Amino acid sequence: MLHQKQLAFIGGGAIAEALLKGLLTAKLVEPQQIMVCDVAQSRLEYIKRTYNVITTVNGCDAAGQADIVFLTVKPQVIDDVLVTIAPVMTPAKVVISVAAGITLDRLQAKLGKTPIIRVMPNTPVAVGAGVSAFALGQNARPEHGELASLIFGAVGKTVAVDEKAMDAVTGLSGSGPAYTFLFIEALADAGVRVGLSRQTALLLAAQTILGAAKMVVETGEHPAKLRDAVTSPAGTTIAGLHVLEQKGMRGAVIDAVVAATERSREMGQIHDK
Ligand SMILES: NC(=O)C1=CN([C@@H]2O[C@H](COP(=O)(O)OP(=O)(O)OC[C@H]3O[C@@H](n4cnc5c(N)ncnc54)[C@H](O)[C@@H]3O)[C@@H](O)[C@H]2O)C=CC1
Ligand SMILES: O=C(O)[C@@H]1CCC=N1
Repeated sequence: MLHQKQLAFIGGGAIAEALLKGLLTAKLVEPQQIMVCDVAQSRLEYIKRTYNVITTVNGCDAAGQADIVFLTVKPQVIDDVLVTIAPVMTPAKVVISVAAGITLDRLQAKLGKTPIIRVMPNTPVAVGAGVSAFALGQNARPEHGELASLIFGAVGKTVAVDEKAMDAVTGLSGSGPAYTFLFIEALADAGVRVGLSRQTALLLAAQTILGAAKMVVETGEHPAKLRDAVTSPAGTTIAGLHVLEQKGMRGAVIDAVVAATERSREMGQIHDK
């Protein structure tokens, strides 16, 4: 389906790199099918050197040559980018926006009849373990849903959602890798505190998170049941869990996701024109 299609990333930052790395590793596309546009020349040099893709500073050229245009700039500059690419957009192309908080209506207003897919991926797409939620715009057809499943399914799991769920998705899985990296870092620090080497502590921490997540995904069991199986009566685990509950870990995580969700909503509103 992507054979001979040209992909353009408008914005060559963190999420664009994660996506193109994942797509190249999955061999869904060849480097010559990808064009990355960025305003920062040094960033383009790095991307070209690392992935051998085509690069340009001209967003209009990139969008004009592409079949699939990824909007991978910050929400704060999305309106400028839409103005730049609008003249070269046609209904035969498709726009995939990953910008947090930016609604399909807002994108559609600038892009006319071009089909649009709004997606919220996360950075583990770089290693084929992402999760991406998507919603289709009013001009998108079922094949655009299939396209989203193909592209983002090549680099992780996908789920179709109502657009109104997108801010919540952003707060949970979009931002979620950062919370998890923080937890891994904290676990590793804890390991060092109780006498492990940094290297051993980090390996134990990361693999423990990976293994626990894999158990949830592969068994389909409720995490509480899996937790109970670790927690021996009067043992070590309940001693540790007791402290985490006392310190309000569950409440802190819920508050974090609520704050990120609200920030996503806010970013969508602040810049509405
Ligand atoms: N980083 C992440 O984990 C995720 C980010 N997103 C969304 O992806 C978008 C980009 O985020 P990041 O990659 O984290 O930001 P970033 O700051 O790493 O990348 C943005 C890039 O856009 C470039 N840029 C700025 N103005 C431009 C213009 N007019 N034309 C072309 N390039 C331009 C910047 O030089 C920069 O390299 C945001 O809208 C964010 O909400 C979505 C899901 C996850
Ligand atoms: O921090 C952000 O705004 C972006 C959106 C989701 C992950 N990173």
